[in-house]
Formats: sequence, structure tokens, C-alpha cells
Amino acid sequence: MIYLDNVSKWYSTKKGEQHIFSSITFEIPTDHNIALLGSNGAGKSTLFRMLAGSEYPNKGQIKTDATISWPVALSTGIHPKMTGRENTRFIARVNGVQDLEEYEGRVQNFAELGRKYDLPVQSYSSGMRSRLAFSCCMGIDFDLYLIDEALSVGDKKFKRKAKRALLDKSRTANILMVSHEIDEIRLFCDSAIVIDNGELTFYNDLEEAIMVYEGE
Ligand SMILES: Nc1ncnc2c1ncn2[C@@H]1O[C@H](COP(=O)(O)OP(=O)(O)OP(=O)(O)O)[C@@H](O)[C@H]1O
Repeated sequence: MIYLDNVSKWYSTKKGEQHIFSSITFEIPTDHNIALLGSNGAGKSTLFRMLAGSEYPNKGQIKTDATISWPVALSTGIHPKMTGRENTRFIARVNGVQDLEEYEGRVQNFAELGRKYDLPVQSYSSGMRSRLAFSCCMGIDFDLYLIDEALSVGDKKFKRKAKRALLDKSRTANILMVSHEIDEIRLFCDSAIVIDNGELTFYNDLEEAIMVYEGE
């Protein structure tokens, strides 16, 4: 269960407070693979950051007993001065991974960074950074994965591999996905949340949600 309890979120800008969500009370079901649909600027990434705990609501609380990933495609939390391997170990410790060596090996195999794995991340291309972040995230067992345009990670070969890994995950865990590719959404999700004007609406029927979203 993920429960948004009277959540308000705003940003202070030069033009005053910009309100994204005002006093939202909403339950995100955890027994579905859910697409998060909304136009540019609707608040999808903001909601993701609050769910991941990297940003707090200005008011209210997000209550959950589920373990939630960080947004998968982003290299948030990857330290540029540390090597790929050091980052992997750090992420493993922070997330309570028991078998460090086994995890490290899995990430190394999946990310396919070759010798770069032992070089500082600041020497990586942006695609390589994303591959490391994606591999670190997939290597940890979360209840819910936040997938933010994650399948745009890496080159064609890596994209195929990432897609397969994500499909495997979606069978044993749940995903909450932001993608502007409707075909991708249909492949991974069975239901959706539409964000419109700061309001969240859950649709059990994905196709109905797509119709609402595309008709906006
Ligand atoms: N740090 C910030 N400071 C000020 N405004 C912000 C900040 N982060 C986001 N916003 C604003 O909050 C609103 C929601 O942004 P958000 O990135 O969550 O939208 P989104 O639905 O993910 O959009 P997109 O589909 O374009 O990625 C936007 O108007 C954006 O300009």
C-alpha cells in the first residue's frame, strides 16, 4: 500500500509558489503494474521523487510499507568521483544487500562496462552512467520499481536487454512507469494513473486511461 495523505507540493519560484499538488489524498495500489500518464509538466517526475524519498511533500505524508526503488533511468545517487565498482558497493550497503560480492558480480555482468567498471564514473559517457544506474537498481529486490523513461537507456542491444530484465521484474514485483511511448506502456502495464491539473485518477482499465489521456 502506498498512501498519499493530504499531500501538497509546491516550488518557490521568482513568480511565487508554483503548486503541483494541493491536499491530495490517494492510494496507489501495489498489486498492479501502473502507467503514470500526464502531459509535460503535469508532475510525474515530482511524484516519482516524492515516492523515492529524494524530495518531501511540503505538507502531508506519503505512507507505505513497500520498498520503492529510485527512478531507474536516472543516475541519481551515482557518485562521479567513485568508480563503477565503488558505486555498486556503496549502493549495495545503503540498500542492505546481504551478499555484496554476488551483487557486484551481477551488476558488472549486466552493465557490461568492461575495464571502465574500475574507472571513475566521471570518465563514462552518459549512456554508460545510465547502464550502471539501471544495473544497480535491477540488482536489488524492491517491491516497486519507478521506471522513468528507463528503456531509453543505452544502445540498441542494451535496450533489448533492459526490456527483458524489466519484463522479468514485472512478474515478481510491481512497476510504476512513465513513458511517452504508448506501445511500451501497453507491454508493461495493466492499469494507469492519470495526472491532470494536480488531480490523480486511477484506472483499472489501461485502455480507458489511454483514451482519457490522449483526449486531454
Ligand atoms: N525544482 C523545481 N523548481 C521549480 N519548479 C519545478 C522544479 N521541479 C519541477 N518544477 C515544476 O513542476 C512542474 C512539474 O514538473 P515535473 O517535472 O514533475 O513534470 P512531468 O510531468 O514529469 O513533466 P515531463 O513530462 O515534461 O517530464 C513543472 O511545471 C516544473 O516546471
